[in-house]
Amino acid sequence: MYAFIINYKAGSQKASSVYNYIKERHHNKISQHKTYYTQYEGHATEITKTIVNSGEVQTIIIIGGDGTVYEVFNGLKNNDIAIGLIPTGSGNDFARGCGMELNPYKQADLLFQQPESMLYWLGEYEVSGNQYVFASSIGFGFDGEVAQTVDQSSFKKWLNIFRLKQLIYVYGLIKNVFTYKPKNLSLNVDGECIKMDNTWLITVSNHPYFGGGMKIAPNAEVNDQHFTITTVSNISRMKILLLFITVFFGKHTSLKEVDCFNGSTVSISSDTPLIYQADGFTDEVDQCHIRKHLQSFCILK
Ligand SMILES: Nc1ncnc2c1ncn2[C@@H]1O[C@H](COP(=O)(O)OP(=O)(O)OP(=O)(O)O)[C@@H](O)[C@H]1O
Repeated sequence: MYAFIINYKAGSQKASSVYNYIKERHHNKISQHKTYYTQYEGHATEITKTIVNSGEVQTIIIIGGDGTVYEVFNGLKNNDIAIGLIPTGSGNDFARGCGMELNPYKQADLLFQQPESMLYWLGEYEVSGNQYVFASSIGFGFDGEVAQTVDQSSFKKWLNIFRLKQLIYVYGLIKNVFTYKPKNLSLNVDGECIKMDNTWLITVSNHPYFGGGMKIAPNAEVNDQHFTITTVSNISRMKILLLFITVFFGKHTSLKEVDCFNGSTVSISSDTPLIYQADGFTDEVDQCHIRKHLQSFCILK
């Protein structure tokens, strides 16, 4: 049986319309299904746990953005329920990273007419003794501060309404670029300690995209072995703006201040609280341990 988890507040606000479209066009494929609407932050995690406990559902179809995907995976833990996504968020980086169709109506047709499956490996991270997973990326420093600005911004809703959703990240970037204080951090990758002074960002990626289509880790590939880690340090404020223009094409990696490498276990520690984002969810840490999630998930696209 299918279960739909629908976030009608996500970015493009098309979730309800897409769900109605599916009920009309593909009713024969979903004759038996359950529907859950998310009502508040964290609700998709609770819904997913209920679905898992019921033991009745083989496939969860998410209609929402990256935040909803993050919440669902954090409720799924080690389960073999397949996940389908119809991207209706502002950023939709998980859908991009999996090579999905970004038009939600076309994606709905593909999912119910000719679904393809792929295996996907999440990242696992631990903060203050609690374990979580992320689907796309976890980022520390500037990345986290921009995501926090985006999350808290009242502009987001308006830019979504006027279909200018990409601009919200540009707004977050410009707002933080003149105020961000570069951090002195300790990074440990697969047992090797790296002292990182004047650091702007450290991003650990499962696929190339973050921030709504920016190719932060252009060579990252979905795999069970390693993450792609991108660091930016000792860079001027003007050059960071240049970086965020070139990052859309993945050309920022040629800048000498940018480093890109692979690793499977990553620890980050900071003397001062550090803002991070995991699939857009933001919080503060002083220490974080990250490793590849061993179980693969079946993604339908
Ligand atoms: N009914 C609701 N009212 C308010 N917030 C909600 C509701 N349902 C879910 N949420 C919250 O909305 C947040 C944003 O959802 P989501 O990330 O799917 O959309 P988005 O931010 O537009 O997309 P993206 O992350 O791809 O940019 C989630 O963190 C979720 O907790």
